[in-house]
Amino acid sequence: MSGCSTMADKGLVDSFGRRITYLRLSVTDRCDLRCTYCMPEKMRFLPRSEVLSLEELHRLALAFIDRGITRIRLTGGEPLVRRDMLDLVKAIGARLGDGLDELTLTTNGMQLADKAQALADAGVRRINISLDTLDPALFARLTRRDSLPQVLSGIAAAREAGLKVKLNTVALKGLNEAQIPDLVAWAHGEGHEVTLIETMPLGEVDGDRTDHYLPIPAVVDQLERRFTLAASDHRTGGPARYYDIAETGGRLGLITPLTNNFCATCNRVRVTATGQLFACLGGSEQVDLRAALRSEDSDALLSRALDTAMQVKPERHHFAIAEGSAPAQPRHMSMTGG
Ligand SMILES: Nc1nc2c(ncn2[C@@H]2O[C@H](COP(=O)(O)OP(=O)(O)OP(=O)(O)O)[C@@H](O)[C@H]2O)c(=O)[nH]1
Ligand SMILES: C[S@@+](CC[C@H](N)C(=O)[O-])C[C@H]1O[C@@H](n2cnc3c(N)ncnc32)[C@H](O)[C@@H]1O
Ligand code: SF4
Ligand code: SF4
Repeated sequence: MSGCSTMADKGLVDSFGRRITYLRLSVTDRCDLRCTYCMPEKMRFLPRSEVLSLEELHRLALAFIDRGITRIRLTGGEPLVRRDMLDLVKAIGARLGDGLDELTLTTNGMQLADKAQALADAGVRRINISLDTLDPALFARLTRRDSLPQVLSGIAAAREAGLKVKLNTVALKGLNEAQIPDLVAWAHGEGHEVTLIETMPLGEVDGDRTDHYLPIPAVVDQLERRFTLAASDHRTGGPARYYDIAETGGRLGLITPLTNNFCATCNRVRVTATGQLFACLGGSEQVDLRAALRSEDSDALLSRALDTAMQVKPERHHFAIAEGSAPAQPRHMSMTGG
């Protein structure tokens, strides 16, 4: 890597003055679930030949660390369906404490029972696991797979391995809506945080995603009928705002891209499993890192490509939820890992 640049000049700052220190790296677009709000049942996945190799993903991560990225979240698709995933975590994890402050994952938990301990051994300290319901029938309907027990075993294994667990729950009108207070109470009882997320209009799914859009302020009203919420100054470097719940002693995060925009404090970019950098989750501005990675002068070209990304990063997303409206982006969340 180009190790001669000084700390002062190598950091990534976009044209709105936002310092970019966080990378979401999607290691695959494939998944062992089919969440109805994320992808259609018959999802078309990328040919394997287009996906970056472990060595390429590792070199990409190092190039970002060299430009001041201090936190990396591995995601997908489902990151743990990638067979060489633990090797990748180990390879990137070797930079923890040496430019990298945090290496984390967002996962559906399906394969955590077997892999949680190895992740912890490689330096992962906390993990975000998606769970929308504790009802097996609704889980099967929402994910199109009857696998709730497997995910619950994965969550338990993560805790046993000493990982700090945060559950991600997409709030869905008429689906998990009525169950959210019980889910929060259960999670806090297990010692886990929960973050509630508004559905975002990315990629076509079977049916109209907007039918189940539920604004988070409506969920907060519902939660406040049972719990006492107090705003917290806790921050993770992610988009959530946090609240402490007096009755459970647990923490609740709210991710509100539609009802309370957080783009002004954006600190992140994302890269797909094919090496396309997307400057914004909601935008189409992209920079091809794979070409740079595969060129002869890859260190210099990668670094230049990251500067280009800073120039094209937009100020904000323009998501809107209107009944029957087309997705704001044709690209699915599973391409960029959310
Ligand atoms: N609009 C928007 N949504 C985001 C962004 N980053 C994450 N999300 C969404 O937030 C939800 C939770 O994301 P996670 O993968 O758990 O990441 P995180 O919340 O940043 O993680 P923490 O490090 O725990 O704060 C997902 O649905 C993501 O799509 C972002 O930059 N913009
Ligand atoms: C795309 S998934 C990738 C990682 C992993 N497969 C998982 O589900 O945790 C990352 C996060 O995006 C969320 N997500 C997927 N589609 C979404 C959408 N349309 N709107 C809001 N969140 C979404 C999921 O619930 C999950 O928490
Ligand atoms: S949200 Fe995650 S687990 Fe669900 S289909 Fe999308 S990538 Fe898979
Ligand atoms: S929507 Fe785009 S600008 Fe807004 S926080 Fe997410 S990545 Fe950043």
